[in-house]
Formats: sequence, C-alpha cells, structure tokens
Amino acid sequence: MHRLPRRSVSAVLRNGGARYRNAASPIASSNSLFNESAGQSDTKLRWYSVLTTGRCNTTGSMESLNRRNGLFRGNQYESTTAASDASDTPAEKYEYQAEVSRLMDLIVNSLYSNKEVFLRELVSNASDALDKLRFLSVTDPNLLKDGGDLDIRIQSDKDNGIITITDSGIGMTRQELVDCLGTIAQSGTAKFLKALKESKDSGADSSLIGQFGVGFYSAFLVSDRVVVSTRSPKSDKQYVWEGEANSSTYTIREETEPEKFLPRGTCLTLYLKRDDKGFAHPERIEKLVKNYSQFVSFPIYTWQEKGYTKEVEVDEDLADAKTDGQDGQTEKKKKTKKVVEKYWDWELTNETQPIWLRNPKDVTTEEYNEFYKKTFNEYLEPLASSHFTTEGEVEFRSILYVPSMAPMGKDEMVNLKTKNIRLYVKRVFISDDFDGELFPRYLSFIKGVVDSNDLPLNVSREILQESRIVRIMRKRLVRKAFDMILGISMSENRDDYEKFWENFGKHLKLGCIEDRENHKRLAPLLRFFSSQSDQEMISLDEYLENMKPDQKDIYYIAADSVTSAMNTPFLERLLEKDLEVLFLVDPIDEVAIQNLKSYKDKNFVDISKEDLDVGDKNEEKEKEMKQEFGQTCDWIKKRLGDKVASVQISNRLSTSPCVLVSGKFGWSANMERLMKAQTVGDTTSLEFMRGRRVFEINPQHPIINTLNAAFKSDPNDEEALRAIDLLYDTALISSGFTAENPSQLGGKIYEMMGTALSGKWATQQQFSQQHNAEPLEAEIVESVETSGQK
Ligand SMILES: Nc1ncnc2c1ncn2[C@@H]1O[C@H](COP(=O)(O)OP(=O)(O)OP(=O)(O)O)[C@@H](O)[C@H]1O
Repeated sequence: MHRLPRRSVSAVLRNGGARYRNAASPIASSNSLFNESAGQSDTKLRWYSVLTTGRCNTTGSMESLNRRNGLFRGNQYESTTAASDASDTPAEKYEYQAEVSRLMDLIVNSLYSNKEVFLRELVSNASDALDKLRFLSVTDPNLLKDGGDLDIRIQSDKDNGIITITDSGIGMTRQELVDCLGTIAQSGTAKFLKALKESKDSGADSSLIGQFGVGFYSAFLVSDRVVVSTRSPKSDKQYVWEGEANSSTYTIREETEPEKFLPRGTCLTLYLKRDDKGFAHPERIEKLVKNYSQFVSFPIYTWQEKGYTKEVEVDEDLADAKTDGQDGQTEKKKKTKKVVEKYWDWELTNETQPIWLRNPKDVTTEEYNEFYKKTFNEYLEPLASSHFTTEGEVEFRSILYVPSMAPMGKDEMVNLKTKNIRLYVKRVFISDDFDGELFPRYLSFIKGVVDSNDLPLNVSREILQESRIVRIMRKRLVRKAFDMILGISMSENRDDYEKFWENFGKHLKLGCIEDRENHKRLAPLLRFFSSQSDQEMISLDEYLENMKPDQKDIYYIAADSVTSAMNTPFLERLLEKDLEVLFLVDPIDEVAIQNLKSYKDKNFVDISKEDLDVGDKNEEKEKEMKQEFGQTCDWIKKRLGDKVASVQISNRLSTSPCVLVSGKFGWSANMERLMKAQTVGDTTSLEFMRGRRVFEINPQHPIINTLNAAFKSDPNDEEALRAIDLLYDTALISSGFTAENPSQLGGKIYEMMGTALSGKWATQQQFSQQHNAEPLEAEIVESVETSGQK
C-alpha cells in the first residue's frame, strides 16, 4: 500500500545544363551540355557558368542571348512524333530550367529558419567525408597513406570574420567539385550510399548524414564568399572552388600556395557577412558545435584561447624594501606573483560516443544523471530515467527522464514547446522544438534524447514530417514514459512518487481528459484523498482493495477542500455504512474521473447526484415513508416551485435534515462553482447545465418531522412555509452550491435567531427584570424612610 501524505495538491517537423567551364579552362563544349541534358533526365539544376562565357553555339543565337541575359528558361532537347493528345501536332518535350541565382536565394534564405544551422551542415559534410574515407580505406588502405587523424578542425578569426573548417576526409576531385558543389540538389553522399547499397555491400554505413544535396549552400546564410580547397586521395592535385552569395557562377582553380596544401581532405573558408561576423567568435563556435554536433562520430577540435597560471618574479618596491643587517644595507627581496599566460590551442569540443549508443548495462546511474544535468541545464537529479532501443519497423535509441521538479511558471503545464526532447538523426542534433509530435502535451514534462536513423525530415532538417514512422515512434515513447512513471510508483522509496505526484499529478489528470487510448495506463497512477484516508493519498487499486464485498461502484465527491468534503451531508450515510468515498479536491479531478468513467469494471459514482444506490434499498420501508411523507414532499415542492425538480425522501442522510442533489446529467455543485468562476458574459449555458436539482429530505430528522406535523395541521401556516424557504437556502449552501440571494438568507437567519432567542432569553429577561426591580424599589423606599427619620 502506497499512500501519499497530504500536501497541497492544488499548488500545481544536374546536369541539365552546362558542365562547369571557367574562362581559363573551356573544356566542356555547349554541345556536350545539351547532349548531357538529354541523356540525364534525372538531372536537376546546375550552376551555369557557361552563362557568363556565352560559349553555347549549338542551339542557336536566341538561347545564347537568353543565357547571356540570364534568362535562359527553356531547353528544347527533343522533338517527338508521339502525339500528346487528340490533335495530330507532334508534342515537343522541354526540360524545366531554373534561374540559378534565384533558386540559390530560395535555398539559402527560405529553407532554414535559423542561420546558425550552417555549422551543423558543414560539420555534417565533413563527418560524411571522413566516414566515406573510413569505409573505402577498408578495401583500399592506400587511401590513408598520407597519414593524419580522421578529425574535423574549426578555426576562426573573430577580428576578420573568417571561419575555416578542415577535415581529413575523402576530399573531392575537380570533377567531384563540379558534380557536388556545382550542382544544386545533387548529393554525392546519397549517390555514394546508393552505390554501396547496389553493390549489396553489407558495410553500407547508415550513419552518412547528407541526402538532399543542399546543405553546403547553407554556408551562404552567413557568408559573402566561400572557398573550398580540397584534395582527394585519388588525385595528386588540390583544387579550389570559390563561390559568392547572390551569384550564379563559381570558379575552380588548382591550389598553388604550398602552405595551403592538404595531405588529404577539405578545407572550407567562410568569409562572413558583415552582420554575421559574430559567428567567428571561438566561444560561439564551441557553443554551436556542442549544441548541434556534440555526438558526431569524429573528434571535432576548435581553436580556443587558453590560459595557465604561472609564477613570475617581481622586484619589490623600494619603499617596501627592508633594511637588513647591521651595516644598514638595503637588500632587494625577490617576490613572485601569479600571472595568467594566454595561448591558443586545439580543444576537443565534442563527445564521440553518445551515452545513448552505449550498452545500458555499462552506464552507471551517475553517468545518466550527469548527462541529464548537462544536457538540460538541470541542477537536480532526475526522479527516474529509462534507456532503451527499439527495433523493428522503426529503430531508435532513447534516454528518457522524469524531472524531479515541475518547471516554474504557470503556463508550463500546457506548453508544448518545452524543448524537453532533443531529437538527433544519425547523432546530429535536429530539433528540440516540437509541437506534440513526439509526446502528447500532458507528458510534455518528460525530458530526453531520441536518436534515429530512419526519421523522415524535410530538406532543412527542421520539420519532422508527419508520417507513420513518427506515429509509431510517439506510441513507443509514450509507453516507455508510462513504464518509467509506474516504476516510480512502485519504488520502495515512497517519497519519490509523492514528489512526482505533487509536481506532475495534474498532468496525468489532464491525460485522462485528453488521451482516451491510454486510460488503462493513466488510471493506476492517479492518487486521491478519501473519506478513510484524509492524510495520505490512495491509488484506485487501494480503493478497490478496500471495497465492501457487495459494493458495486467507486464513490466520489468533488469539493473545494478535504475538510469540506469530509463534512458534506452527502457523506453521512456512506460513512455510517463504512463505505469509502474518494475526495476530488483539485478542480481538474472531477472532469478527469468523468472521462475515465470506470476503473477495472467499477463505475465512478458521484454521491452528490440523484438516484444514489448505496446498496440498502428497502422497498417496503420506502413505501411506508412515502405514505407518511409523500404529501409533505408535494407541499414542499409547491412552496419551492421551479427552484427544484422534485422533493424526495433521502436515503443518504442521517444527521442533516435535507440536502440538494444534482441531476444525473447536470453539473455537480463543485462543477457549477468552477464553471461559474470561468464564465464570462452569457450565462444561459450555465442555467442549462445546472439542470434539475432534487431536494431530498431526511424523514428521521426532527425538523422534517415538525414540518410534517405543521403541514398536517395547517398547510398554509406562514411560519412553516418560511421554514421551508430557509431550509432550502441552507441546504443550498451545505450541499456546496452558492446561495441565490445571500443577503435575503442573512435576513432570514437573523429573524430566526430573533425568534429563537426571544423564546428562551425573553423569558429569562422577564424573570430577572421582575427580580431586580423589587430590591431597587425596596432600596428607594428604604432611603426615603431614612431621610424621613432625619
Ligand atoms: N567536406 C566535404 N568533403 C567531401 N565532399 C564534400 C564535402 N562537403 C560536401 N561534399 C560533397 O558535396 C555534396 C553536396 O553537399 P551538400 O551538403 O550540399 O549536400 P549533402 O550533404 O549531400 O545533403 P544534405 O543537403 O542533406 O546535407 C555532398 O554530398 C558531398 O559529396
């Protein structure tokens, strides 16, 4: 039995055009341009450097002119005799063309919502280049002969706004530069992967990140000019690709500066735009690497300023010098002071082995907690964590955490954008900005990381495409989250679930309202106070264990506090019969329970609603009571009019004379109060939902008996009729409703007090007046006599 002590529960997603030719190297002819286009219909777009050279002679002067004007739009490459429709005119096929500079502008400025992703994209390319080299070197070790580690190095010059990203990967040949960087939306990486798969090479590395062939151009998000110096181990020459933002041309030349020669790999130099020079700050680079590329599988070094403290000797001031010895000579004393020596060096900035890729058996709780604190900037340890891998249709790895505290701020509970789940695809951080795709909002408090290789992302890698895969993933994450919470609830340490409930109980109740599919998982996690446990909260399973053998339902009452629930007249008879009643004291409780409807085949029954069956129906007795009080009920109903739907003999009262019961389908008093507090403007719906109220009388109560007698003697007796009014108003309040006319009620109470007081105290007052008056008179008489004597 795990009962929670009472606390404040309420505190709570090419080659269609010319091959590149620069002025110095007019290799490709315009002929090849169009032949190639015809042959490569899968080609998308390329940088038309030919546009500037105008060396296009095959297809006629108009096209050349258009190209020169930068308006080359239609490339007629084939005439076909095949009739396209009913007409006999042969249809001509055209290939789509694009205005490259505009397209570039679109890619650069419309694809990404956040500039800083440029570093993620370029580091991912470097990682892919290293991965390709690693893979190819297995069969061709010569590729690694030039030595050097497989790593990525980022250096920046903040004063001049320059960033260089160097990798010792596969590099690019001149042709590859043209094919990969000179062709928008052509991914050398995707081709590489495809070739591997086609060769059915089981070693096809699924950790290759690139797939769309646009990531590289994100460099122009922040740069005016990009220079790529690259050397493929397959080539003995190094080439330099250079392109500028807003330009539809690029150049390629051979690297001639020996100091820029690379043994192998690629060095990208970004000349940042004026407003983006801040990105060249070493600290900013470090931060971006840590956020986006923390778990890339190759070491990333950033060039950072460091410092060490050393002791240096300082000459003591003469003033401070001591006079030493007998000869009085002044001796300079050597003193030292600590100074910080600054220097620049490479610093390893990422972790190549993410914790989630390790075997859970090898990870300690401390390591999980440390990862949690570091990743989510938390200072408190989590309440629970779960590290798992799912296989099958969707494969992903994840570590989820239940925080030990709800976030500060009221809106957090319904805030989907909590940035609590960090999504990685192939170890590269994609996003933490979700809109309920991975977790429903009531579980938005769960924190964690999810890493998958199969997630469908859009080109900018910003949006998780709504897909079956995401739905499956969400289902599994939610299930794991529930397992984790259940684990806390079954923990030996009771305080843990108490803490959890205090922080996130409301979230689970919201889940009861919003997630029907998971009612079975949610219900066992709920906790309530009850008529038999007003200090410790109980679970629904504990309630069931405590049910009477013949008890059919789970009873509950909604109130604004445990105290008022404990003293409600609705509870009287159930207490007498030792039936436990759940107290729903959080405003969300009643709606949550109404959504659950039942738990383990037992219905939830509101004891403040009509037709309550507490299992002791006695038809004969009821008949007898009806005979005795039936007419009195009609008489009371007549007096109360439309205020009540009917007046009935109660089976739930023992000490109170009457109670006001809500209709079966109407709002309870508690719900009415809550709805009233939230309604602004038109209150017609309130009136409607209030529905019927039934006035129940307790035939055992003296007041009811007196009224019964009064009715029998004189149904028109004014005092008896006014007593009915007062009885109704009082029942309204004791049943949890708000008085219709509080000041009138006050008046009635004063009047009654007056009558009651005058009944008892007037007699006494009369008595004491009589007794006090006489001695006073006697005294006066006496004094008169005395004066007479004088
Ligand atoms: N540092 C590099 N070393 C070697 N090749 C590179 C490098 N950077 C880019 N490339 C080549 O250029 C191609 C295009 O790169 P780009 O970033 O535009 O697209 P991608 O990485 O293939 O796909 P995505 O758009 O998904 O990032 C790559 O596929 C790769 O073949």
